[in-house]
Amino acid sequence: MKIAFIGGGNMASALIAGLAGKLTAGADIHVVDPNADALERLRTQYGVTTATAADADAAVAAADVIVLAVKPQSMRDVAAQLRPLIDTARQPLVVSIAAGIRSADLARWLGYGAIVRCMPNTPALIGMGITGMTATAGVSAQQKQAADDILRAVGPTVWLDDEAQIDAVTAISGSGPAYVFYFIEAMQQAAKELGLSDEQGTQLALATFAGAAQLATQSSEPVSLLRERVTSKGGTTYAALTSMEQSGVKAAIVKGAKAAAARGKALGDELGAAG
Ligand SMILES: NC(=O)C1=CN([C@@H]2O[C@H](COP(=O)(O)OP(=O)(O)OC[C@H]3O[C@@H](n4cnc5c(N)ncnc54)[C@H](OP(=O)(O)O)[C@@H]3O)[C@@H](O)[C@H]2O)C=CC1
Ligand SMILES: O=C(O)[C@@H]1CCC=N1
Repeated sequence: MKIAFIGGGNMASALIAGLAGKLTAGADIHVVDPNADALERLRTQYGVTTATAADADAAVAAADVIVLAVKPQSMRDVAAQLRPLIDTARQPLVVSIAAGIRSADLARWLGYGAIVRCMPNTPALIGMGITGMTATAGVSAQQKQAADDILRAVGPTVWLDDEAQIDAVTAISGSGPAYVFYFIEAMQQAAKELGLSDEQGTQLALATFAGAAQLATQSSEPVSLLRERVTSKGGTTYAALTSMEQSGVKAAIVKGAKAAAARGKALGDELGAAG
Protein backbone atom coordinates (compact mmCIF):
# COMPACT_ATOMS: atom_id res chain seq x y z
CA MET A 1 0.00 0.00 0.00
CA LYS A 2 1.45 3.35 -1.04
CA ILE A 3 0.44 6.22 1.25
CA ALA A 4 1.12 9.85 0.31
CA PHE A 5 0.92 12.41 3.11
CA ILE A 6 0.25 15.92 1.82
CA GLY A 7 1.54 18.05 4.68
CA GLY A 8 4.23 16.82 7.06
CA GLY A 9 3.48 19.05 10.07
CA ASN A 10 2.52 18.27 13.67
CA MET A 11 -0.33 15.83 13.14
CA ALA A 12 1.14 14.09 10.07
CA SER A 13 4.41 13.60 11.99
CA ALA A 14 2.51 12.04 14.90
CA LEU A 15 0.69 9.67 12.53
CA ILE A 16 3.88 8.79 10.66
CA ALA A 17 5.73 8.15 13.94
CA GLY A 18 3.00 5.77 15.04
CA LEU A 19 2.72 4.14 11.63
CA ALA A 20 6.42 3.66 10.95
CA GLY A 21 7.28 0.04 11.42
CA LYS A 22 3.67 -0.99 12.04
CA LEU A 23 2.45 -1.30 8.48
CA THR A 24 2.85 -4.58 6.68
CA ALA A 25 5.94 -5.16 4.54
CA GLY A 26 5.66 -3.39 1.20
CA ALA A 27 3.77 -0.45 2.68
CA ASP A 28 5.35 2.71 1.54
CA ILE A 29 5.05 6.24 3.01
CA HIS A 30 5.71 9.38 0.95
CA VAL A 31 5.50 12.83 2.52
CA VAL A 32 5.01 16.06 0.59
CA ASP A 33 5.69 19.36 2.41
CA PRO A 34 7.25 22.70 1.45
CA ASN A 35 9.72 22.65 4.38
CA ALA A 36 13.02 20.92 3.57
CA ASP A 37 14.04 20.71 7.25
CA ALA A 38 10.81 18.99 8.27
CA LEU A 39 11.20 16.51 5.40
CA GLU A 40 14.81 15.80 6.36
CA ARG A 41 13.72 15.06 9.95
CA LEU A 42 10.94 12.71 8.81
CA ARG A 43 13.33 10.90 6.42
CA THR A 44 15.97 10.45 9.10
CA GLN A 45 13.62 9.46 11.92
CA TYR A 46 11.15 7.25 10.12
CA GLY A 47 12.74 6.22 6.81
CA VAL A 48 9.93 7.72 4.73
CA THR A 49 10.36 9.00 1.16
CA THR A 50 9.87 12.74 0.79
CA ALA A 51 9.13 15.32 -1.90
CA THR A 52 8.75 19.08 -1.83
CA ALA A 53 5.31 20.40 -2.73
CA ALA A 54 6.64 21.39 -6.16
CA ASP A 55 7.29 17.78 -7.18
CA ALA A 56 4.43 15.97 -5.54
CA ASP A 57 3.20 14.60 -8.86
CA ALA A 58 4.76 11.12 -8.78
CA ALA A 59 3.91 10.46 -5.11
CA VAL A 60 0.27 11.48 -5.64
CA ALA A 61 -0.20 9.64 -8.93
CA ALA A 62 1.16 6.38 -7.47
CA ALA A 63 -0.66 6.55 -4.12
CA ASP A 64 -3.34 4.10 -3.02
CA VAL A 65 -4.14 6.41 -0.11
CA ILE A 66 -3.65 10.19 -0.11
CA VAL A 67 -3.71 11.66 3.42
CA LEU A 68 -4.50 15.38 3.43
CA ALA A 69 -2.79 16.82 6.51
CA VAL A 70 -2.63 20.53 5.70
CA LYS A 71 -4.35 23.35 7.60
CA PRO A 72 -8.07 23.74 6.88
CA GLN A 73 -7.37 27.21 5.43
CA SER A 74 -4.94 25.66 2.87
CA MET A 75 -7.19 22.78 1.87
CA ARG A 76 -8.99 24.38 -1.05
CA ASP A 77 -5.73 25.47 -2.76
CA VAL A 78 -4.06 22.15 -2.05
CA ALA A 79 -7.07 20.28 -3.49
CA ALA A 80 -6.86 22.41 -6.62
CA GLN A 81 -3.15 21.51 -6.96
CA LEU A 82 -3.89 17.81 -6.47
CA ARG A 83 -6.93 17.64 -8.77
CA PRO A 84 -4.97 17.09 -12.03
CA LEU A 85 -2.55 14.67 -10.33
CA ILE A 86 -5.11 12.18 -8.98
CA ASP A 87 -5.44 9.16 -11.25
CA THR A 88 -9.20 8.64 -10.79
CA ALA A 89 -9.11 5.44 -12.88
CA ARG A 90 -6.98 3.88 -10.10
CA GLN A 91 -9.54 5.00 -7.52
CA PRO A 92 -7.21 6.06 -4.72
CA LEU A 93 -8.67 6.75 -1.29
CA VAL A 94 -8.46 10.31 0.03
CA VAL A 95 -8.21 10.62 3.82
CA SER A 96 -8.66 14.12 5.24
CA ILE A 97 -7.70 14.89 8.82
CA ALA A 98 -8.53 18.61 8.60
CA ALA A 99 -10.79 20.14 11.23
CA GLY A 100 -14.00 21.58 9.83
CA ILE A 101 -13.56 20.72 6.14
CA ARG A 102 -16.59 18.76 4.95
CA SER A 103 -16.28 15.81 2.58
CA ALA A 104 -18.77 17.32 0.12
CA ASP A 105 -16.67 20.51 -0.22
CA LEU A 106 -13.44 18.55 -0.52
CA ALA A 107 -15.00 16.28 -3.16
CA ARG A 108 -16.08 19.36 -5.12
CA TRP A 109 -12.58 20.88 -4.95
CA LEU A 110 -10.88 17.59 -5.88
CA GLY A 111 -13.45 16.55 -8.50
CA TYR A 112 -13.28 13.16 -6.76
CA GLY A 113 -15.42 11.64 -4.04
CA ALA A 114 -13.85 8.60 -2.36
CA ILE A 115 -13.14 10.39 0.91
CA VAL A 116 -12.70 9.29 4.49
CA ARG A 117 -12.86 12.26 6.85
CA CYS A 118 -11.31 11.64 10.20
CA MET A 119 -10.12 13.34 13.35
CA PRO A 120 -7.04 11.81 14.99
CA ASN A 121 -5.07 13.28 17.92
CA THR A 122 -1.39 13.79 18.73
CA PRO A 123 -0.95 10.92 21.25
CA ALA A 124 -0.76 8.95 17.97
CA LEU A 125 2.91 9.87 18.26
CA ILE A 126 3.31 7.14 20.89
CA GLY A 127 0.64 4.79 19.50
CA MET A 128 -1.97 6.06 21.99
CA GLY A 129 -4.12 8.17 19.70
CA ILE A 130 -7.83 7.82 19.06
CA THR A 131 -9.57 8.70 15.81
CA GLY A 132 -13.18 9.44 14.87
CA MET A 133 -13.92 8.49 11.25
CA THR A 134 -16.59 8.83 8.57
CA ALA A 135 -16.71 7.68 4.96
CA THR A 136 -18.57 9.05 1.94
CA ALA A 137 -20.77 6.77 -0.14
CA GLY A 138 -18.00 6.60 -2.77
CA VAL A 139 -15.67 4.70 -0.42
CA SER A 140 -15.58 0.92 -0.95
CA ALA A 141 -15.60 -1.54 1.95
CA GLN A 142 -11.99 -2.39 1.09
CA GLN A 143 -10.96 1.28 1.20
CA LYS A 144 -12.77 1.74 4.50
CA GLN A 145 -10.78 -1.17 5.86
CA ALA A 146 -7.54 0.34 4.52
CA ALA A 147 -8.30 3.67 6.24
CA ASP A 148 -9.15 1.84 9.45
CA ASP A 149 -5.88 -0.16 9.25
CA ILE A 150 -3.86 3.05 8.86
CA LEU A 151 -5.48 4.91 11.75
CA ARG A 152 -5.66 1.82 13.98
CA ALA A 153 -1.86 1.59 13.74
CA VAL A 154 -1.83 4.60 16.10
CA GLY A 155 -4.75 3.75 18.42
CA PRO A 156 -8.42 2.77 18.37
CA THR A 157 -10.88 4.10 15.77
CA VAL A 158 -14.51 5.15 16.29
CA TRP A 159 -16.69 5.14 13.15
CA LEU A 160 -19.53 7.67 13.02
CA ASP A 161 -22.72 7.41 10.96
CA ASP A 162 -23.17 11.15 10.65
CA GLU A 163 -20.30 13.34 9.42
CA ALA A 164 -21.64 16.29 11.46
CA GLN A 165 -20.54 14.40 14.60
CA ILE A 166 -16.91 14.92 13.62
CA ASP A 167 -17.10 18.46 15.06
CA ALA A 168 -17.98 16.91 18.45
CA VAL A 169 -15.11 14.41 18.12
CA THR A 170 -12.79 17.33 17.30
CA ALA A 171 -13.97 19.10 20.47
CA ILE A 172 -13.40 16.07 22.70
CA SER A 173 -10.45 14.00 21.44
CA GLY A 174 -8.95 16.07 18.59
CA SER A 175 -8.38 19.18 20.70
CA GLY A 176 -8.64 17.25 23.98
CA PRO A 177 -4.92 16.58 24.52
CA ALA A 178 -4.44 20.36 24.75
CA TYR A 179 -7.06 20.60 27.54
CA VAL A 180 -5.24 17.85 29.41
CA PHE A 181 -1.87 19.59 28.98
CA TYR A 182 -3.52 22.82 30.19
CA PHE A 183 -4.76 21.05 33.32
CA ILE A 184 -1.31 19.55 33.90
CA GLU A 185 0.22 23.02 33.54
CA ALA A 186 -2.22 24.28 36.19
CA MET A 187 -1.18 21.42 38.51
CA GLN A 188 2.49 22.29 37.89
CA GLN A 189 1.81 25.93 38.78
CA ALA A 190 -0.07 24.92 41.92
CA ALA A 191 2.78 22.62 42.97
CA LYS A 192 5.25 25.47 42.58
CA GLU A 193 3.08 27.92 44.51
CA LEU A 194 2.75 25.31 47.27
CA GLY A 195 6.54 25.08 47.61
CA LEU A 196 7.50 22.01 45.55
CA SER A 197 10.31 22.12 43.00
CA ASP A 198 9.52 22.18 39.28
CA GLU A 199 10.79 18.62 38.96
CA GLN A 200 8.73 17.35 41.89
CA GLY A 201 5.59 19.12 40.67
CA THR A 202 5.95 17.72 37.16
CA GLN A 203 6.60 14.19 38.39
CA LEU A 204 3.64 14.27 40.78
CA ALA A 205 1.24 15.84 38.26
CA LEU A 206 2.14 13.51 35.38
CA ALA A 207 2.05 10.32 37.46
CA THR A 208 -1.30 11.38 38.94
CA PHE A 209 -2.76 12.01 35.50
CA ALA A 210 -1.44 8.75 34.04
CA GLY A 211 -2.52 6.75 37.11
CA ALA A 212 -6.02 8.24 37.28
CA ALA A 213 -6.56 7.79 33.51
CA GLN A 214 -5.43 4.15 33.70
CA LEU A 215 -7.60 3.51 36.77
CA ALA A 216 -10.64 4.97 35.02
CA THR A 217 -9.85 2.96 31.86
CA GLN A 218 -9.43 -0.34 33.69
CA SER A 219 -12.30 0.12 36.16
CA SER A 220 -15.82 -1.06 35.40
CA GLU A 221 -17.15 1.67 37.71
CA PRO A 222 -18.26 5.14 36.62
CA VAL A 223 -15.65 7.90 36.79
CA SER A 224 -17.89 9.83 39.19
CA LEU A 225 -17.67 6.95 41.72
CA LEU A 226 -13.87 6.85 41.42
CA ARG A 227 -13.88 10.59 42.15
CA GLU A 228 -16.11 10.10 45.19
CA ARG A 229 -13.69 7.47 46.57
CA VAL A 230 -10.91 10.07 46.65
CA THR A 231 -13.19 12.61 48.32
CA SER A 232 -13.25 11.95 52.06
CA LYS A 233 -15.98 13.78 53.98
CA GLY A 234 -14.64 17.08 55.29
CA GLY A 235 -11.22 16.31 53.81
CA THR A 236 -8.75 17.91 51.41
CA THR A 237 -10.27 16.74 48.11
CA TYR A 238 -13.66 18.01 49.19
CA ALA A 239 -12.09 21.40 49.86
CA ALA A 240 -10.46 21.41 46.41
CA LEU A 241 -13.51 20.26 44.45
CA THR A 242 -15.83 22.65 46.30
CA SER A 243 -13.51 25.53 45.42
CA MET A 244 -13.25 24.37 41.77
CA GLU A 245 -17.03 24.00 41.50
CA GLN A 246 -17.49 27.53 42.95
CA SER A 247 -15.03 28.80 40.31
CA GLY A 248 -17.09 27.10 37.60
CA VAL A 249 -14.23 24.88 36.41
CA LYS A 250 -16.44 22.07 35.05
CA ALA A 251 -18.83 24.49 33.37
CA ALA A 252 -15.85 26.28 31.80
CA ILE A 253 -14.49 23.00 30.38
CA VAL A 254 -17.89 22.08 28.91
CA LYS A 255 -18.22 25.60 27.46
CA GLY A 256 -14.69 25.41 26.03
CA ALA A 257 -15.33 22.07 24.32
CA LYS A 258 -18.55 23.50 22.85
CA ALA A 259 -16.54 26.46 21.54
CA ALA A 260 -14.19 24.01 19.79
CA ALA A 261 -17.14 22.21 18.15
CA ALA A 262 -18.66 25.53 17.09
CA ARG A 263 -15.31 26.60 15.61
CA GLY A 264 -15.15 23.33 13.64
CA LYS A 265 -18.62 23.98 12.22
CA ALA A 266 -17.79 27.63 11.48
CA LEU A 267 -14.59 26.61 9.65
CA GLY A 268 -16.69 24.24 7.54
CA ASP A 269 -19.24 26.98 6.82
CA GLU A 270 -16.65 29.68 6.01
CA LEU A 271 -14.21 27.61 3.98
CA GLY A 272 -16.90 25.52 2.28
CA ALA A 273 -18.79 28.61 1.19
CA ALA A 274 -15.60 29.98 -0.41
CA GLY A 275 -16.26 28.14 -3.64
N1 LIG B 1 -2.38 19.25 15.56
C1 LIG B 1 -3.36 18.46 15.97
O1 LIG B 1 -3.43 18.07 17.15
C2 LIG B 1 -4.42 17.99 15.01
C3 LIG B 1 -4.53 18.53 13.74
N2 LIG B 1 -5.50 18.08 12.89
C4 LIG B 1 -5.61 18.64 11.54
O2 LIG B 1 -4.43 18.30 10.86
C5 LIG B 1 -4.15 19.31 9.90
C6 LIG B 1 -2.71 19.74 10.05
O3 LIG B 1 -2.55 20.30 11.33
P1 LIG B 1 -1.12 20.45 11.97
O4 LIG B 1 -0.30 19.26 11.64
O5 LIG B 1 -1.33 20.83 13.38
O6 LIG B 1 -0.58 21.72 11.13
P2 LIG B 1 0.87 22.06 10.65
O7 LIG B 1 0.88 23.47 10.23
O8 LIG B 1 1.87 21.59 11.67
O9 LIG B 1 1.08 21.13 9.35
C7 LIG B 1 0.62 21.42 8.05
C8 LIG B 1 1.79 21.24 7.11
O10 LIG B 1 1.32 21.31 5.75
C9 LIG B 1 2.27 22.05 5.02
N3 LIG B 1 1.74 22.51 3.74
C10 LIG B 1 1.18 23.70 3.43
N4 LIG B 1 0.84 23.74 2.10
C11 LIG B 1 1.20 22.54 1.58
C12 LIG B 1 1.13 21.97 0.26
N5 LIG B 1 0.62 22.65 -0.76
N6 LIG B 1 1.57 20.71 0.08
C13 LIG B 1 2.09 20.03 1.12
N7 LIG B 1 2.20 20.52 2.38
C14 LIG B 1 1.75 21.76 2.61
C15 LIG B 1 2.64 23.17 5.96
O11 LIG B 1 3.79 23.86 5.56
P3 LIG B 1 3.89 25.43 5.98
O12 LIG B 1 3.96 25.44 7.47
O13 LIG B 1 5.14 25.88 5.31
O14 LIG B 1 2.66 26.10 5.44
C16 LIG B 1 2.84 22.37 7.26
O15 LIG B 1 4.13 21.80 7.37
C17 LIG B 1 -5.12 20.46 10.12
O16 LIG B 1 -6.09 20.45 9.11
C18 LIG B 1 -5.72 20.16 11.48
O17 LIG B 1 -7.06 20.58 11.56
C19 LIG B 1 -6.34 17.05 13.21
C20 LIG B 1 -6.25 16.47 14.44
C21 LIG B 1 -5.34 16.94 15.48
O1 LIG C 1 -6.69 23.12 16.84
C1 LIG C 1 -7.03 22.61 15.77
O2 LIG C 1 -7.74 23.27 14.96
C2 LIG C 1 -6.61 21.21 15.44
C3 LIG C 1 -7.79 20.29 15.23
C4 LIG C 1 -7.85 19.43 16.45
C5 LIG C 1 -6.59 19.70 17.13
N1 LIG C 1 -5.91 20.63 16.56
